[in-house]
Amino acid sequence: MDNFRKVLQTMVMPAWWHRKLRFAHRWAALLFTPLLAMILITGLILAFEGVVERHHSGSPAAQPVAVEQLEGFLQQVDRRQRARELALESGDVGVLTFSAAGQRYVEAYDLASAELIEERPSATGFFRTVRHLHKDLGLGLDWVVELATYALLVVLVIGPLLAWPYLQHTLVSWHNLLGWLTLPLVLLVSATAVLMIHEIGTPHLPPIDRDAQRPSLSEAVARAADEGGLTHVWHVERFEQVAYAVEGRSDAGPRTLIVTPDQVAEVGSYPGWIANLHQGTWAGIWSALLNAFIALILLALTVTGLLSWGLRRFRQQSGGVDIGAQVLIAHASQTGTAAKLAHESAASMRKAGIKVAESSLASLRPEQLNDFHRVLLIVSTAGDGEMPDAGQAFLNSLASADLRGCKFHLLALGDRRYRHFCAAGDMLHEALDKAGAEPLTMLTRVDGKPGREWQDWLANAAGDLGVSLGGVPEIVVDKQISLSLNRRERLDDPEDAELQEVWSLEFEAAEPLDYRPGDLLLVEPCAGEPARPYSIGSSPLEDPRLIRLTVAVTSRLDSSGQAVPGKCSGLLGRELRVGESLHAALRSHPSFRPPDDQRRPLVLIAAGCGIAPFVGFLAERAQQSQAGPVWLIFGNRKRCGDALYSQWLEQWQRDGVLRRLDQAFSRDSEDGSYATDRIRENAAELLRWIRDDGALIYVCGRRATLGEGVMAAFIALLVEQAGFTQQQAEAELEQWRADGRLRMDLIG
Ligand SMILES: Cc1cc2nc3c(=O)[nH]c(=O)nc-3n(C[C@H](O)[C@H](O)[C@H](O)COP(=O)(O)O)c2cc1C
Repeated sequence: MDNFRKVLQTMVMPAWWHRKLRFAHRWAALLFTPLLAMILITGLILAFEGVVERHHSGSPAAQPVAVEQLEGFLQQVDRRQRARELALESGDVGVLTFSAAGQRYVEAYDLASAELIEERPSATGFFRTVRHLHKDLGLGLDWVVELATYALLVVLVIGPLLAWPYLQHTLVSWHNLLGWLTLPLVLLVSATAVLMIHEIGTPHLPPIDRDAQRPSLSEAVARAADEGGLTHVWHVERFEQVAYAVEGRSDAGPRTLIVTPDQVAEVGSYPGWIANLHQGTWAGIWSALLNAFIALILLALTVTGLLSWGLRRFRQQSGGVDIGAQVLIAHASQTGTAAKLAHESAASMRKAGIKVAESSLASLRPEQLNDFHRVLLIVSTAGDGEMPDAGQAFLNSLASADLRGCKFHLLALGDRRYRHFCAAGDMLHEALDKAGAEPLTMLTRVDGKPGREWQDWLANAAGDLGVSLGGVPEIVVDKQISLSLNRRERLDDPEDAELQEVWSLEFEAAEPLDYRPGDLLLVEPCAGEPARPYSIGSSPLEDPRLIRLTVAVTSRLDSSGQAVPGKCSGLLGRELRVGESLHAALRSHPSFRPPDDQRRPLVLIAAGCGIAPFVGFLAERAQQSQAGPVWLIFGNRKRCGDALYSQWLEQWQRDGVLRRLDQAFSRDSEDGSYATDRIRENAAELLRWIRDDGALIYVCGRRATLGEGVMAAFIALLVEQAGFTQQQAEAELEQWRADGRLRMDLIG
């Protein structure tokens, strides 16, 4: 289906055309929005004119009245010759609309006796003003209205060519869907307006000399009889100040005559079927209501179009993406390498004079890619062939994106020692391709440390822009360090076989280190094995040579079916002896560091070994004089046996570093709850911390259990406490993640 869509898209419209048309659609709509709003609102009001008039009037007469009788009648009721319209109603009633001194009034008379039956309320004056606004803005500027009509037609015709209707709960999808579904209806009023401008489908009227003496309504009837052979009359109406449309019949059948000061001419109908279609007067009240409905649809299209454009601009600006830039460099990184490469790439390009915007995929929506001349993407692969968390939502939303016209270069980071080498890069490449984006170079895959491949890739991308970077600098992603093990302490109860073996390790570096809690220590268990990242749970503020890790010893079955410890966790938890040294690499992890502003409240949510970085967060806050409050929600199996770091946490509580501590122990018979249950129970208070106090939320643990559970709990919290719908809550969480208010470091 997707391939079919793509083939169809490119066959129907090349990217170049698509860009031009999108530009025309957007700017024609934006430029004419105030005018169109005025025309549409007045059109909506005018659609009700027929309804209002009909409300006050009786049913139309079944038979026309003879000309002689009408002449006699008019002589009595319109002595001052001010009548501009005559309509006949059943029960021998003649309804006259008079205009005098700019005012209009309506009177119903008995046709036989010429006695006044009633004066009728008339909104004619109001509708006349509205009609003026509709036709020429009340300023005689009919050419401006004509221009806006053309713009509307252009916008309506181009719109459906730009995007396929997709059922998705976003403003722009509703806009697209509405535009598609209602196209025939909205064309009905806009195309008829253009036809009217060109007098196509309107009756061919004789020339009308507006300066000539105006005949009275009764003279018009007399001339229609004398010169046009009319014997009976249904309806007479003045137009263009001096002319009348007289509907009636002659011996030969029904006729419509136009009486001007100079002549009497026959027309097929008045005001013509195109005008009837435009004005909604072709099927009484139903066509009037249809017109009102169409006007509402057009207004809804204007508002949704305008809002989605405005929101997009706002997001782009608040998301920090410089929309004036030529090139966007975006990344999805799990442990910081792709982010660092993206940053270095941007710096190199800026040096060469290219205007560059930088962003994580977490803060981007696919459509934003269309705003740049070129897009450079750098993504790593995490877990077991997965897209890093920061790129997951972006990847998902590509399925319904239209990126024709977008041109990109993609660099995929990975490691061949994993089963699915560069799988995330492959997935992204395929999804971009399906969305219509055009790869300018083959997907470049990097195995292990990025070096030459990245430099060549970047030089190539710059060359494509006609710029030479003059040598891309070498990049040092990880700092190689040598550590010696100072202390190792078992955190769980070794007697309890249900618990996971967890150790706290403290290393001392040979020199002071530059890092923050939440950064990663990459440990290679042996040559040829990929390095495992461990979150650092200490702070240089405690001691700049200290590195603290929390390590769970995993186990796997060897070839003979025996349980053996995981290579890396076994090395750290069991083999390495105190005093022995370890060579490792230090990698910064900017997206999971504590905020620079120490006063900012924090909500830390962890399960099991996920507490590892948070010990460092708390240790850092304990050293800061103006530290803001911290709330830790921690889940594990048993209070008695694996309440990790419990004594430290109690001490931090006593010192006021940890303002709140809520724990959950799933295998305790008296508890049996999870960290996510604590979120649900404290929903109102949590929302206060997050919304009122601006707390940042950090989540660390397993994706499938804690990660998904926390997301579900926060969605429920927003639905129940803040009145969001499910979809709004999901969008809000996505926004929190994009803004960095919700940060997750999860393992598969
Ligand atoms: C936990 C973990 C899982 C990984 N899984 C894969 C994988 O499935 N396939 C792959 O090609 N590379 C995998 N890698 C390697 C990373 O993609 C590679 O180290 C990359 O340079 C990291 O970039 P980042 O720091 O921007 O996330 C994995 C690395 C880690 C630490």
